[in-house]
This record gives sequence, structure tokens and C-alpha cells, in this order.
Amino acid sequence: MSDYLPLYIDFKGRRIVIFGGGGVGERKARYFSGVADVTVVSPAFTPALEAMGGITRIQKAAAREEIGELISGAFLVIAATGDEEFNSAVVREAQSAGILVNSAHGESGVILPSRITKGDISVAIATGGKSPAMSKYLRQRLEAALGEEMADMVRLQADVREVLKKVVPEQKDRERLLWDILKTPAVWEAMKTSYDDALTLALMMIEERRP
Ligand SMILES: C[C@@]1(CC(=O)O)c2cc3[nH]c(cc4nc(cc5[nH]c(cc(n2)[C@H]1CCC(=O)O)[C@@](C)(CC(=O)O)[C@@H]5CCC(=O)O)C(CC(=O)O)=C4CCC(=O)O)c(CCC(=O)O)c3CC(=O)O
Ligand SMILES: NC(=O)C1=CN([C@@H]2O[C@H](COP(=O)(O)OP(=O)(O)OC[C@H]3O[C@@H](n4cnc5c(N)ncnc54)[C@H](O)[C@@H]3O)[C@@H](O)[C@H]2O)C=CC1
Repeated sequence: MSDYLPLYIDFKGRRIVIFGGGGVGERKARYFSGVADVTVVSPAFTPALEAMGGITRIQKAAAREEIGELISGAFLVIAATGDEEFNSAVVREAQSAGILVNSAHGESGVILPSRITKGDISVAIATGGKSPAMSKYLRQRLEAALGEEMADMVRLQADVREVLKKVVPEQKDRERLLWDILKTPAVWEAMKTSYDDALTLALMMIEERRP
């Protein structure tokens, strides 16, 4: 079993510096783009990185002496060049500056997981670095199994929770009612055709069953 534990962090606006603009740098940039403030440093970029909006590109091969300056103010640094020794230098610099660092060559204390998102649902998968291919394989399997109705149920539960907080004073009762809804096949069935029908059914259940 791995010592790595998953954690969800709000990356909005956080500075991320990625070294290496190849396929791996591209994947890592895509993971954070649109949320964090991403900078990629590399002498060359893949076409997708070249076209990626909302990121900063610094086109050069970073020298070792520059690493410290380039990573200053970063929340997370990613070493994804094809040069293993350079990546190790990035890991050392970041660690001594107290900055989180991920390395494409493994073992840096931070793993980027495979990720599935469906509406507000987010699933992270990793194998403690043992088998990245297996993480990807599992992601593909789970992605196919996770239907739209799961994301819709998150929305319904959130809507119902708002109502429950107003009309059911005891937390234990609210919990029981939320689970009653989850365990009612008719609610899932209604969700397939209409969110509003499913919500109406759930609210009727609450009226009938609340203390
Ligand atoms: C430790 C880790 C560090 C990190 O990068 O965070 C790491 C390290 C390394 N990966 C390598 C290879 C591959 N990586 C992938 C794919 C992914 N790798 C990702 C994460 C991680 N990779 C972290 C551990 C995650 C875990 O615990 O499971 C994913 C999940 C997330 C992402 O990178 O975005 C993403 C899938 C995204 C998706 O699609 O869902 C594939 C699959 C493929 O491309 O088909 C291959 C080839 C097949 C294979 O080797 O398995 C090599 C060897 C290079 C060599 O052989 O020289 C190293 C270095 C080493 O092992 O030393
Ligand atoms: N962690 C992971 O998921 C995986 C890791 N790898 C490893 O990751 C490394 C990178 O893989 P790819 O992106 O496919 O390689 P790549 O060779 O396509 O890209 C590496 C990029 O780094 C740039 N670079 C080299 N020296 C640099 C420097 N000093 N400063 C800034 N940029 C520099 C290169 O110009 C190139 O654009 C490989 O060494 C491979 O072993 C490979 C597959 C998956």
C-alpha cells in the first residue's frame, strides 16, 4: 500500500511552473489550465501547447542557475523535461525552497493522478507510482461506468439538502432522508428522462417521511 494520500486543493489562480514542453508537459499543463496560473518553460512546445490559451510560455532551455528564479512564487513546480538530471535539479531546488514538486521521472513527493470529472464529481486514481498505465486503464473503465445520472444526483442532493436544512431540524433525520432518496430506484429512473420529475418525487418523499 502506498504512502500517498489524495487531497483536493483549490488551485484557482495559483502559480504553477512546468519545465518541458513535450507530451508530458502538455498533459500536465492541460490538467491545470483554466484554473491555475500556468507557465511552461521549454525551448520547444508541442502544437497543442503552442495553441493552448490562458497559459504563459517562456521559450528557452532553462539553465540550472535560473531554476530558483523561475520557480519563485510558485505553489507547485513540475519537472517534465526529457533530461532526467535537470529534472532532479528542479526537484532539489523546489524542495529546498519549500515548494511542492512533481517529477515526470517519479519519486518527488507529489503525484498527479488520473482524473475523471462528471459535473461536480471528481475521481482521482493513482497507484503510488507503481503503474501509471493501470491508472489510465482504470480511468477509462470507470469513465465509461459513470453515467450522467450520477452528476444529476449530486445536483438533486444539493437542492434537497437546501430544503431539508430549512424544514428538518435534526441532522440525523436529514441524513436518513437523503439516503432514502439515494436508495429509491424510482428517483434514479425519473432522472433518466427529467431532472425536474426526479426532484418532485424526492420532495414528495420528504413530505411523506419527515418527522
Ligand atoms: C509517478 C508518476 C509521477 C507523475 O508524473 O505524477 C508517473 C511517472 C512515470 N510515468 C511513466 C510512464 C507513463 N505514464 C503514463 C500516464 C500517466 N502518468 C501519470 C502519472 C504518473 N506518472 C505518476 C504516478 C501515477 C500513479 O501512481 O499511477 C498519469 C496518471 C497522470 C498524468 O501524468 O497526467 C498519466 C495517465 C493520465 C490518464 O490518461 O489518465 C503512461 C500511460 C500511457 O501513456 O499510456 C506511461 C507509459 C506506461 C507506463 O509506464 O505505465 C514513467 C516511465 C517513463 C519510462 O518508462 O521511462 C514514469 C517515471 C517512473 O516511473 O519512474
Ligand atoms: N510522468 C509521466 O507520466 C511520463 C513520464 N515520461 C518521462 O518524462 C519525460 C518527458 O517526456 P516527453 O514529454 O514525452 O518528452 P519530450 O522529449 O517530448 O519533451 C521534453 C521537453 O523538454 C524540453 N527540455 C529539455 N531540456 C529542457 C530545459 N533545460 N528546460 C526546459 N525544457 C527543456 C525539450 O525541449 C522537450 O520539449 C521523458 O524523459 C520520459 O521518460 C514519459 C511518459 C510518461
